Amino acid sequence: MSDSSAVQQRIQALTERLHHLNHQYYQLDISEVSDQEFDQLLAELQQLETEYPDLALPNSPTRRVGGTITKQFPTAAHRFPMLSLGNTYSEDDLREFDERVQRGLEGAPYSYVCELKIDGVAMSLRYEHGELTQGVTRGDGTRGDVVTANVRTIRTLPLALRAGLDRPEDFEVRGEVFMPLPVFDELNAEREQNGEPLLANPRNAASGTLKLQNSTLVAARKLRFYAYSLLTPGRHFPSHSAALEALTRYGLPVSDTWRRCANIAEVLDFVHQWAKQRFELPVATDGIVIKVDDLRQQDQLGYTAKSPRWAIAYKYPAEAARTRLNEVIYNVGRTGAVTPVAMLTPVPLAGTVVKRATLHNANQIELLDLRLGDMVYVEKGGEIIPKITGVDLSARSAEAIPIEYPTVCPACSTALVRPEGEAHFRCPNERGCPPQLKARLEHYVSRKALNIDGLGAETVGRFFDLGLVNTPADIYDLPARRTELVTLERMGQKSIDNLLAGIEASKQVTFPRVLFGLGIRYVGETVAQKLAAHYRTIDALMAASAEEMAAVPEVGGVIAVAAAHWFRQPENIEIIERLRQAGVQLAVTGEAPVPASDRLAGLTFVISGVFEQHSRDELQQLIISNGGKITGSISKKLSYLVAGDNMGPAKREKALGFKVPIVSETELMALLPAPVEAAAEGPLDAPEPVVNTGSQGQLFG
Ligand SMILES: NC(=O)c1ccc[n+]([C@@H]2O[C@H](COP(=O)([O-])OP(=O)(O)OC[C@H]3O[C@@H](n4cnc5c(N)ncnc54)[C@H](O)[C@@H]3O)[C@@H](O)[C@H]2O)c1
Ligand SMILES: [Zn+2]
Repeated sequence: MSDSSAVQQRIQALTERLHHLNHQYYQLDISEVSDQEFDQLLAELQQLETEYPDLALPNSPTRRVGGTITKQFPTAAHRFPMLSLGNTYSEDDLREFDERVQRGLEGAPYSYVCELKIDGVAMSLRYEHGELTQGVTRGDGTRGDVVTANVRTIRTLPLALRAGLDRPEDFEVRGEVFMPLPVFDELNAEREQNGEPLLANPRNAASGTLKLQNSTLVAARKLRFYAYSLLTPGRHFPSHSAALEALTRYGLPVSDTWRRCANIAEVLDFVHQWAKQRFELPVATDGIVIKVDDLRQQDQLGYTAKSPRWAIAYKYPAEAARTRLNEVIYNVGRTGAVTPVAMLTPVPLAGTVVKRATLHNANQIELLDLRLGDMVYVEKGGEIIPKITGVDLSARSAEAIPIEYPTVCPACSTALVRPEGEAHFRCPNERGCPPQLKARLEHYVSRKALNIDGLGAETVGRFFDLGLVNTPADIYDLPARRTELVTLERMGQKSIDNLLAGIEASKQVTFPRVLFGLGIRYVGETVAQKLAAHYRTIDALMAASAEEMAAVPEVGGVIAVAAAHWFRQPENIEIIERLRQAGVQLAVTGEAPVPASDRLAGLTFVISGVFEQHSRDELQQLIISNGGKITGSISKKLSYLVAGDNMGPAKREKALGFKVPIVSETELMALLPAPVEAAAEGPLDAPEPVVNTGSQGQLFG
């Protein structure tokens, strides 16, 4: 490229594309392209800017970290900027990095520390006098989102540290917040069951989780943390390795996979060793981070605008394979969502044989312009479910058949619908579509719902195929049909006894699990618990309007509309009546919780914004336990608007318009009876804080 206006255009195009991808990635947790493709675009831009420094744009993505703050949390400035890392996919580049280090240190001896690069979200933690006081995301590198309440839910993270002779009084720990693979798999399985879109990879899942406003939900997601650096204003340690050892002594979780390497040859050995072994870890990794060990030498080498000169990330190329797309089949899920699945000629990839790949939804087929018979690239990078990332167009035959997305349900031929704003087509035939009915039965008997012994997904599926059961209510008619069951193949007396005992026992399963088991769209375990706790009986729940339900903590408008609609369908009302006849639990048993006081009886509250001392959930609980009510919208009947930081101006105006008093968190607390527990906890500055040993020094020990 010699013509400078062509170069200028390319720089412009790359800059815009990279800004867009950064926005998608950091703000929306969406990866439109693989990391490797992103890094190639960035490297191309870097190269052009080096050759034509005059043409570089002032806000180039090569010069600053890609993220920003989210505007949903209070923000805090970083004491030490949180930078990115230079990265490479080539071993030659690692040798060049080593040569640059050698030159920079002018012949002095040096060594490295190698660490696994865990694919999660960077986090800065502040410990003062041994206590965790703040957690801040990287944000734009200068300021980040304060997500302390969410970080505090990470169970292996000590809230108070072991006393240590050399422990600084005020220091910062940096590390990676991540979602372990088993947790990620479980979360996606649950989302699939609830008819929600799947999360692409554990990094996106961790990042999305940290952005949740409700830390109770964050706690349920079981995030983890590994520390990889310790920063103090003064120089506390001679080397990075000494700092890692100190972190371990203080009780912080440090992955014990790091090694000191005497030279670049040992670094390359480490890189090779983990190329395959990393797949055995219960955590997603995308490379190795190599750091000069001596901290004085780090200072000597310094920083570029975006990253340290004393460190580099080696990234493993995403494992990809090329194979043929033979067929696309369409699965119909419990909620009617139609998911295309690509059937491939089996091909080995990253330790397994891949035969199918997800196509997520219709958009993706269009985006890739897929044809049957195409040679496609399949990747299994951070993603657990393999996905098709591209088409080898040079290998496309003239006969390749364009994929026509079905317009009717592959199972029941009902015309598909695609609700606005949704990625999935849906079969609306809730009552008659066989795979939906079958999946609802499987859901009803599943472990987290009614957990019926002797009636697993397979058996209930078989019963469905035989016409023995159609809805959950039919399960309770099975005992009366014992003679019929005996005639079935593979159904001995013993397994029938077992089955009938399981059905009987399921009548003791608590109401929240029954509610979850009904398989109402969006009503997952947590929502079912909240609804059951709030309404206590199915009759009260069925009588509630969508608007009322939406005001229950954690039940948003979308969920409420779906649930209210479900309870209005005659066939569902009939199912519930039959379950009631059978003796299934349709109410919370035991006493209603005793309110802490009735101070707030007759008052209604709207809570909005971010709070300092309590999570929003805690405030809701406090109000409810003192007799108050939470509602969703501001009207002239509202008693108080409880306002935190970052509350939208529209809410404030509306409240002012209706003359609804606006109170702060502190003012709300003043309305409540004084807490009694503070005195019982003993002096606040107890000499030896509680030690949380976590599982430091071990991967998932
Ligand atoms: N696919 C896309 O659309 C897209 C878009 C934007 C960014 N990205 C990816 O994100 C990268 C940029 O992200 P980045 O700036 O966070 O850089 P990076 O992910 O390449 O490296 C820096 C990060 O590594 C993490 N890390 C993990 N283990 C570490 C350890 N032991 N020591 C130090 N850091 C460790 C930290 O979170 C740190 O912030 C790009 O190179 C690209 O791969 C992808
Ligand atoms: Zn159908």
